[in-house]
Amino acid sequence: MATPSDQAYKHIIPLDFNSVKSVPDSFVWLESDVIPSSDGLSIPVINLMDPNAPKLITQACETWGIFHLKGHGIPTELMEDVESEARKLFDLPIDQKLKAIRSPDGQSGYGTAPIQALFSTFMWHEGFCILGSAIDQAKLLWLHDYQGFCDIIDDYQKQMKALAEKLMRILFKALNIPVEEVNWFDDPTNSSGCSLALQLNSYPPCPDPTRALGLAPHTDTSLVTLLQAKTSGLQVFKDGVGWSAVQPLPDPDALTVNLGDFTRILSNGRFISVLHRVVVKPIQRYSVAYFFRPPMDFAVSPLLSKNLSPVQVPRFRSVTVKEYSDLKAKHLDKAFSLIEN
Ligand SMILES: O=C(O)CCC(=O)C(=O)O
Ligand SMILES: [Fe+2]
Repeated sequence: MATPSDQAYKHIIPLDFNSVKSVPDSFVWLESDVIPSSDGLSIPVINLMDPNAPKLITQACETWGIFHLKGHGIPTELMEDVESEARKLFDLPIDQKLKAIRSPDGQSGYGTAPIQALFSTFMWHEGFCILGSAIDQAKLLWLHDYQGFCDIIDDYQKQMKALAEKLMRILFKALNIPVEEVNWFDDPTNSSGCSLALQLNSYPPCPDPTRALGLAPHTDTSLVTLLQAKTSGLQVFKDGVGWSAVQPLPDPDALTVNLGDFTRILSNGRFISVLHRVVVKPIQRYSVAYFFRPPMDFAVSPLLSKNLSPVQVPRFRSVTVKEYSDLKAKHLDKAFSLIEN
């Protein structure tokens, strides 16, 4: 078994950001990797209580692949609690965080971003990934005092799952896919095995933000990602515009919703899986990303194949969630070209 001193952990153990006064060479990116090409874009702001929300969400998914969401019913207090738990976790001394380091072949625990393995330059980021229950990892971090963390994470995951299903129902309807073909919806115990993940992200204060990058460009390996972040840093790429900053809304309950690759495949390319990256600041930034994905053995294909009309040509071949996730872990943005017809 690998131990944290092995070479295998080189891309997994984050820097002890408290210990550096300047950006180390191995963390230096090009200015074009960081600076946006245009001023902040105004992505759509949608209130889920609005009777027009389904139409607005469908349009936003066709033109942007990302939008701000209000009126979703997740209690503001729960959102604040999750952020404060994230802060508590990342504030721990590095030696304590390393007790829950994720293993080179695993996903859950403390470490660099999963996409770090595909880049030789390091990102100014530390993360903590939770798959299902947080208890095993939390016990490693806080020997006794872990229950509060786990309860908040559990509650948040449950509410995020229900919200993600609500949004996906709207998109399935827009695509004319009968929801009965999606038998892993409405399963409170998740016995059908949706591969859900909660990723806590920390971008420590950076002494030279124009040379460092928080998260390299990527699309999410999800159907939909629900993101909460109070401060700016997220940038999205839009054809014809380039990279633009997404400004968070001032509302304490606002979430940012972005579509992932599985929705692009399902919609036969009609909905956008938005390319995004994160830049850093002289101040600390946190974000919490909830990734909603089908079960690993679920076959994703354009309109689940049987709903394609005779004139519709499938742009992608059918792939299981597991097969696509493996392709993505190896090839990142080139994964699409490997499943394109
Ligand atoms: O921190 C953010 O704003 C985005 C995080 C993100 O893209 C991710 O976790 O996949
Ligand atoms: Fe992302």
